[in-house]
Amino acid sequence: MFVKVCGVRTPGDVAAAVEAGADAIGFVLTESVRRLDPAEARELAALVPPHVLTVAVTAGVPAAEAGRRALAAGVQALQLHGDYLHEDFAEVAALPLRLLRATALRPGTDLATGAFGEEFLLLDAPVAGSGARWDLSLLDAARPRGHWLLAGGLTPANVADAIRAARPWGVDVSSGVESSRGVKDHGLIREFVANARGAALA
Ligand SMILES: O=C(O)c1ccccc1N[C@@H]1O[C@H](COP(=O)(O)O)[C@@H](O)[C@H]1O
Repeated sequence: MFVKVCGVRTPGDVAAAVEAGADAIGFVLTESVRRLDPAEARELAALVPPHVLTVAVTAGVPAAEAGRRALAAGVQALQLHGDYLHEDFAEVAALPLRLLRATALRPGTDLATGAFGEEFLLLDAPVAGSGARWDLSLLDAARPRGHWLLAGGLTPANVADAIRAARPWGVDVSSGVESSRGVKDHGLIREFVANARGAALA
């Protein structure tokens, strides 16, 4: 089970996520209470060991600009939230960045990982980073394939059930490991990663 901890903002957050065993750490470079500028993200990304994927997260930003922010932050991957066309992904495909396509599950959403040239698909709530849950039974009719991550309202308390219900390849969390909006709780990060891994082994 691949586990991504998103919205990390301090060196202590980075250390907590790495020590908890997260596989990926996300830096939000877009409008959000968790927003960092690329230079701030770069300083934090430099603290992350190479085996942990560093991800720049943007929403509703033109793909080329999102790519510029990610490169300025010195991260390994770019997570794009928004209504992008295949051409938009083609614009960033040549950059030295691994790509995550983030989308809510709507009628007509292409659920094949890689359909836009991305390496990972992320299925999220309609408002990303809001802590809102969404109806996982929607996945009964249309199941994603490949390397896909589940996000949206996950917490240490519900992640195991969510994994059993949706059977994702990975999970991603932000609000659910915070003590208040935008402030990470290191104990909750540890609990989340442990519970996600425990569910995967069950
Ligand atoms: O975390 C944010 O602030 C954010 C802002 C804009 C786009 C994506 C964002 N984060 C992503 O949202 C989900 C986590 O949501 P939740 O808070 O756990 O419900 C995850 O994909 C983050 O990468």
